[in-house]
Amino acid sequence: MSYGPREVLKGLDFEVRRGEVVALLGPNGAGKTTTIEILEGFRKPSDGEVRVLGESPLTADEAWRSRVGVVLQSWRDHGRWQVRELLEQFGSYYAPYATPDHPRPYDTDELLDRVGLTAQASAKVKSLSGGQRRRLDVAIGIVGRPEMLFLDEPTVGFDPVARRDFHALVRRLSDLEDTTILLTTHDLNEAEKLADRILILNHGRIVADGSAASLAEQISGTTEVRWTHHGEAHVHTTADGTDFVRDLLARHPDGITDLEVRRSTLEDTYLAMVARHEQSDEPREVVA
Ligand SMILES: Nc1ncnc2c1ncn2[C@@H]1O[C@H](COP(=O)(O)OP(=O)(O)OP(=O)(O)O)[C@@H](O)[C@H]1O
Repeated sequence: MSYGPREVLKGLDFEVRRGEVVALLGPNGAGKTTTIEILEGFRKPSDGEVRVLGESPLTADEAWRSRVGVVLQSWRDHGRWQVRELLEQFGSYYAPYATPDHPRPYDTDELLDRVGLTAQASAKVKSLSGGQRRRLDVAIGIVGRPEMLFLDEPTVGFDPVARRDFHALVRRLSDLEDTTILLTTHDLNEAEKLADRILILNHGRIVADGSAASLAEQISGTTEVRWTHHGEAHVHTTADGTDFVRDLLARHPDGITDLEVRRSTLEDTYLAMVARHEQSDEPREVVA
């Protein structure tokens, strides 16, 4: 994908399986939104092939669109509508595409409850707080009970309770409704909690692809062990924390204190990956 002469996505190639929750991570400007917009059919790629639910998003019809849910990074309109009214209006567009095994749209009361907007059902959209507005964006994204859901930074502005509720909602959509979900986020904890698989994008290339645990093992591959012995603090980084601790305890039978074993987090992995690929713009081996 190029914007004018500038190539912003370079040889991007990935597949997402049905029911998978995939988090697209990467620094500002890495190309996450561009990727999502191409998959949604809102942006025409300069080259290459894209299939979503078996069809090209650019030429797919409304029946295809009824199976896809979208939460954009931001939008600003519909301020005078009431929350319930707006959801019912959007929901009505999906009704013609309902089937006996896939009723659409979502029941409005159930949806309001799921996104935590029951108390705001009669409020005007313009009177909602930023976080409530974002919840409404999520509700609009899922009102048609999509099979494929795109979420671009869905939890920006969420308070901790809203965030926890949103995570439960995503798990529910994935586990109970088999919804395939592709989301972008800058919250690495969120990615670690939600995603079956993580794609890290940097300068328009995929630089890592795998579960949070497998990426942590393969990229940093380290466990940090801290302890105190005779009042002196020590720290050691090792590939195998269990073996190291076993030896450590055997070597110091008189006892060590303050033992702490910390495995690499997704944040360590992410920072290591991005730093590694920050040096050059050339393609490198993808860690998978
Ligand atoms: N409409 C546009 N015209 C020209 N360049 C654009 C356009 N949209 C995005 N870009 C450029 O493409 C690159 C990728 O942008 P994109 O918005 O996809 O990144 P992102 O990973 O989603 O970033 P963020 O985390 O900040 O949302 C950036 O360098 C950006 O400046």
